[in-house]
Amino acid sequence: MSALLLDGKALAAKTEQELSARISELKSDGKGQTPILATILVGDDPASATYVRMKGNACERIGMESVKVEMPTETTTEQLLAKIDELNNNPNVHGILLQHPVPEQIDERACFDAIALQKDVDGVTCLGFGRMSMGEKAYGCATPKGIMRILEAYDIELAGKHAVVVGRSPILGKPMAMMLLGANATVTICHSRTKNLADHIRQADIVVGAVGRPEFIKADWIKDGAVVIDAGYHPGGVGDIELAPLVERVAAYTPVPGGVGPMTINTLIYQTVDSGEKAIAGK
Ligand SMILES: Nc1nc(=O)c2c([nH]1)NC[C@@H]1CN(c3ccc(C(=O)N[C@@H](CCC(=O)O)C(=O)O)cc3)C=[N+]21
Repeated sequence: MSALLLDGKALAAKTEQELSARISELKSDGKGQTPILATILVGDDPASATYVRMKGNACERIGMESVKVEMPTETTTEQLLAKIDELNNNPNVHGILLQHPVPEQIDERACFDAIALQKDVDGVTCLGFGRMSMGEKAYGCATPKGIMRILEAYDIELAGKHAVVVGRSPILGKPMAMMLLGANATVTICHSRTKNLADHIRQADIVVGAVGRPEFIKADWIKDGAVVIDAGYHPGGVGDIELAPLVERVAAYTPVPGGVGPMTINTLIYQTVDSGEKAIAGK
């Protein structure tokens, strides 16, 4: 039996139609005002520039405005904090995305945490993470929240299932683990210091690859019938998981590309529309 393909690209496209309609409605009864996403790109890493452009394009497709802030590689923490402060205080901006990674001299955590909670549509602040972990309202971190949305759309059962998250980064593995816990999964978090990684992964009903190394997780570590989520994105269209041998024997999987990536961007714009509706229409 062949596995269910968790089609993030199709789900994102379908959701964009709903978001377009919500934007039109806001435009008609919000005095023409539309939500605005501010994206901040520091430095000239070409891959980061591409991702930020894709985020701006997604805004455009749904009729939402975005403002692109570009800052030079030698930007200081103070300069970036001042820019974030300016965007926090701009009532026309409803969401702020600070593209990760920033150049090494910048205190990225301080800058993430400077983003106002109500504009943290990418879900990167400690406050947002803490609230989400405690089951309080907060925008979810875009990639793990995108994964939760795809699991939900395909009715993948999580309660009581053993989820193994491989990776513990601040904007992927760690919030992913808390979201799965919030959905009543039993969660194991593995990382670079984990011993017997393969043995942990063999226990998983749901595996999330979030290590950032191409095909690091081998197909034969994954049991038959598992749900496989690959949050990796590497040149050549490969993820963190060796997917090809799995498609015949797992229950479901996200393809690379076309799985988690499009849902990450979709979640960012979805949460920006939510934030815009709150600010403009008082919803
Ligand atoms: N503050 C912050 N938030 C992020 O969410 C964030 C970030 N920084 N830094 C970098 C990572 C990476 N990321 C991706 C988004 C979309 C695709 C995506 O749509 N990929 C396409 C393929 C794109 C291609 O063709 O290269 C796909 O998987 O189908 C990939 C990666 C967001 N990130």
